Amino acid sequence: MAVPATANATSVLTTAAAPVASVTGGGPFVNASLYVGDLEHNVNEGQLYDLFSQIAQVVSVRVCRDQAKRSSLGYAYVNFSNPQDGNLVNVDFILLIVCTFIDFCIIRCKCDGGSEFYSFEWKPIRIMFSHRDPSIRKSGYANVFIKNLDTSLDNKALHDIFAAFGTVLSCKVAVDNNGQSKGYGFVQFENEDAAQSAIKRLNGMLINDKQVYVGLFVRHQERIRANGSPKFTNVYVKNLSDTQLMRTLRKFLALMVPTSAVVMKDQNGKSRCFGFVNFQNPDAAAAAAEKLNGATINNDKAWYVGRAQSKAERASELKTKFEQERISRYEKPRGANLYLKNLDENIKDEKLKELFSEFGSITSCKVMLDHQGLSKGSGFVAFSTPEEASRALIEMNGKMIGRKPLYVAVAQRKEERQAQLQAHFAQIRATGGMSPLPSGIPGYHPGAPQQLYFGEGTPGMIPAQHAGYGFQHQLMPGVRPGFASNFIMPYHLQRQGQPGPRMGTRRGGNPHQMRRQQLLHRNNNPGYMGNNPGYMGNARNGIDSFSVPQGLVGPMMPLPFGVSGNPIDIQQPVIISTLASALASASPWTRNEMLGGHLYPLVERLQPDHVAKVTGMLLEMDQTEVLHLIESPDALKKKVCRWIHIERVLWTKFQISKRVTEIASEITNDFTSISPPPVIVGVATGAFLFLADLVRQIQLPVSVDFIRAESYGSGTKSTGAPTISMDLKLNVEGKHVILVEDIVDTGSTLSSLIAHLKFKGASSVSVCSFLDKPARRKVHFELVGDGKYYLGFECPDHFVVGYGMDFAELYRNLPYIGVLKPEYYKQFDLS
Ligand SMILES: O=P(O)(O)OC[C@H]1O[C@H](OP(=O)(O)OP(=O)(O)O)[C@H](O)[C@@H]1O
Ligand SMILES: Nc1nc2[nH]cnc2c(=O)[nH]1
Repeated sequence: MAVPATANATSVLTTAAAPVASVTGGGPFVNASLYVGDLEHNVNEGQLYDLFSQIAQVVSVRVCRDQAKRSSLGYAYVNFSNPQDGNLVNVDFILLIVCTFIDFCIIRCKCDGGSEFYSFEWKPIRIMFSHRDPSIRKSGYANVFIKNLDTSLDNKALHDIFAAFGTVLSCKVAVDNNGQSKGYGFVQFENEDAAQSAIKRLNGMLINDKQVYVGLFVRHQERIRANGSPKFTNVYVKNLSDTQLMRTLRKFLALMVPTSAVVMKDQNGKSRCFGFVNFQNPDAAAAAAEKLNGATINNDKAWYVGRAQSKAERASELKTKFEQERISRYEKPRGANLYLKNLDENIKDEKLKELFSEFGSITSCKVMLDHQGLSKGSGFVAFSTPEEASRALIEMNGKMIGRKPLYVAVAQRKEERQAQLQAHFAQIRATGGMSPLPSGIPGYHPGAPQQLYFGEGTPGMIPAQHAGYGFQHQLMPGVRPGFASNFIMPYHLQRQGQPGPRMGTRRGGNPHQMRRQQLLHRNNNPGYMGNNPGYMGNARNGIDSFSVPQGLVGPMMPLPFGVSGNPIDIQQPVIISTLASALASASPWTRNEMLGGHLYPLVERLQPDHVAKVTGMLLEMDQTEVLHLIESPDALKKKVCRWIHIERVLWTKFQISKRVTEIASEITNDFTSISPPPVIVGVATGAFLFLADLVRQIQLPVSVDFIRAESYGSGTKSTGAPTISMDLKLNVEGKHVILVEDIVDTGSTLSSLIAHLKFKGASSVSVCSFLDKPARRKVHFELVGDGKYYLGFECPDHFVVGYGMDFAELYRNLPYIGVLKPEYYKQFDLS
């Protein structure tokens, strides 16, 4: 059966309707998170926010980054407003749209040289619903591989074809650096049945006259395993002692007749103890590996003899092996693996085993070491059952081992932990309050005091404290005994007896909080920037909470108490260098919390209605930028105001940039053989950004000038016939003019300007406007001579700002184009 690319999609769809509804898995869809992969490494949170905000309200975006270098790992999570908050009634539907459309949209910003020169190219990204368990994404579950694809088929076409068999979680045609299809692709379904049915129906079919192979995706390693070891002729030999030079090597390999053999040496000619032996035929190479691998000579270290691999191959194999080991560490029976921290450096594997063996049968036990073989102070102990692990956790958590109190938690995979915490945090941001930690987080006990805030982020959740065996807080800097803090809510939200939002508890607090209050009043030891209302800026004490960041303080923060234990001048601004160094010693999660704690009350002063959302957005910025905002009220004010005035973004800077590139190339093509080259006339002020972006991409020797015509003043309504308040510097007589505008609205500005240029003798007048709002056209304009009309986008009937366009001279510098909230221009409305 031939399956032509577009027609086939429809015919397949009719035979097996795409189960759109199944996206929700049959029930209400509560996971409002997307996984976004295959991102270029310079794509950042802001760009993703811009992109996804076009679809629905984004609560947070997190680009996953390398912990040390902070470079992007090429994937991110985008959290949308939860349907339960009432903002989005039908999030699953919206996400379906995102998955279907944005999957085929493209983000790649490529640096072409100097950092200021960016051009934007387009490349597909991978989008799917975020799975709690990221291994689903990686495991190849319900993942179909398609080979011999016609190279004209793109992601969308592939999606259309395969969506007929079930919900497609992700779909991708492999492309080379130039965006050309490599002729194969992958489709990951929601379930195996869909994958099997696609394979059954499509394998061997013709798509665009090419017979495709469609089969279950098999990982590279498994393929190798299934096909047996690959043939090889080059053998790698390791563990050659200094004395075993060429001669010995040749002697041992003589039987197999190598064509060449080499022992690698350093600059001084000293053996590096490994070498390569090449054979003419693969059988001899295999025989050499089989015979000599593990051989020992003169009681030296056993030789390793095996297939020589390229560096990349080896690296990839090691990576896979490491990843598998890592996964298997966590795939011990759920809850049976414990994570340990704050381990005394002198404790080694054996000692650890001894310490924990009384609680059950230990299946593995490891102290993590650095590259010098020294303890990193952390480790894992796995038991054969979760019950044993739980016993050990209760007994050992907080116990003094050597010189330090031990920290014990149920181990969690990093991705799982991050995804859960992130979703939780996003929820808090979205609702502006506290939400319970998701159930299922190991060690979390609803209702029990949580103390996440005080530990550094760990691969496990900190368990609730067992009475009598609690973590020995008095031993930890900055931690008070006897209570645990709410880990996430900026402190002032937990304060008592004052106006403003309060989360989670009634006035007076729950018994736990009251007890905490009492403890705080009694104890004024230095070391805890506690929740003593007397010291916090609030409505009652008249202290300006804006100048006194009141967020929670991280584990190592020096606290605003004098040596006597009395509070020091609390008007003192936050000491950024101190905060910065506390951040440096914190985990990413704690870091976010610390910054959030400081930022939240500051943002609240500026934007009480959207405090959670705005704080969340700010927290996605680079840490240094966030620190700058905490330190500088002016900068924060500017930043916050920039965001809150915009109702929604219509075109992101990527979309703008892409369109500008397209228009510039149209103009280049149209004017290449026209003489003299055109004069590009920007209509000041609005066109300044568009003009600057455009001319830099026009590949012709153009001249540039400006003209100004004013009709809007500081309002949103045209005041009628525009006046030319600044004329051209250049003489345009006999020249081809391209008038560059940011927006055509009623058309009166353009029609006046065209008439003016015609009067000045331009031989042609073209118009290049980034936006056109046809719904508001009042005055018709005509181009001059062979003039052409170039347009970026048609604009809906809203007053828009950004990318050069202003309201009362503000917002021109927004990199995107958005709709200004009416309340920000209402009072100026001249109508
Ligand atoms: O089609 P119209 O109804 O005439 O409106 C379009 C004009 O309005 C804006 O300019 P504005 O007068 O606001 O000045 P600006 O360029 O300084 O922003 C815009 O830059 C256009 O020039
Ligand atoms: N900033 C701005 N200027 C305009 N001039 C005409 N229409 C508009 C608009 O929508 N926004």
